[in-house]
Amino acid sequence: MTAAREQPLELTAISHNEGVDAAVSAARRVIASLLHAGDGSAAEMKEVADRLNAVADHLDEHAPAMDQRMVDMWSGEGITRHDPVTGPENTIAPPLHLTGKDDGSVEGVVALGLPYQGPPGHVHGGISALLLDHTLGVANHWAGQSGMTAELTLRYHRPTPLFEQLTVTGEQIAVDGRKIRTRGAITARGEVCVSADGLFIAKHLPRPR
Ligand SMILES: CCCCCCCCCC(=O)SCCNC(=O)CCNC(=O)[C@H](O)C(C)(C)COP(=O)(O)OP(=O)(O)OC[C@H]1O[C@@H](n2cnc3c(N)ncnc32)[C@H](O)[C@@H]1OP(=O)(O)O
Repeated sequence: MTAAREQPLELTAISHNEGVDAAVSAARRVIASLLHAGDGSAAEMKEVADRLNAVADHLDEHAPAMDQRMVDMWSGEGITRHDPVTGPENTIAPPLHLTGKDDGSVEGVVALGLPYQGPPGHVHGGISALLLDHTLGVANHWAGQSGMTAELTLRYHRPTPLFEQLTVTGEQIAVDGRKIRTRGAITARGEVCVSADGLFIAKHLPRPR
């Protein structure tokens, strides 16, 4: 499909490198560092666990109540601050940063490290599915008609490498009533590693209020 847009548009929240975003960046480092650490000594790891639990206790003590957090997180920029693929507030997000292109598609570039490993040196297939499900969803948003994933068909063409630049794309193909067809791919070094075809159904769950 084509869309009369002239400039690529940011479709995901930008990390502010301060406040919670900076804390999340630090937490991502902790996750990667723990994976690199090996067993270490029991004493060291006990101390690390105690310190991390103290941080979590501090955050929990000062956080608003969960129902208030649910309301707050769906206001303003909505999902883009906290989703598990692009969100700068979400430690498990790589994060992928997506922009809308003038041909109506969306695209982002990301390199994935050890926390996302499946086969040796390569990305876990479920992580690829996560990236593509979300990217197809954002492509629908960019195209103007979005919905919930009803079917996601993945083809794993070749192993997806860790530590290399991956390009993740999504494009809405067709809308037929409430049925939305969308496709996308993850490529590395110009070769398709994973391709996806999605069926989305136009439906939106109510936001907490
Ligand atoms: C900037 C923001 C970006 C946000 C990006 C976020 C992306 C993330 C996307 C997700 O991960 S969404 C979460 C994962 N998906 C779900 O949890 C969906 C769970 N399933 C449902 O809620 C419902 O089953 C669904 C909304 C998919 C459909 O239920 P409905 O009751 O609304 O639809 P209905 O049963 O009336 O069916 C409507 C049509 O769709 C068809 N259909 C429904 N589900 C289908 C299915 N699974 N496969 C094939 N066709 C399906 C159905 O046959 C029918 O076709 P016809 O109109 O021709 O009769």
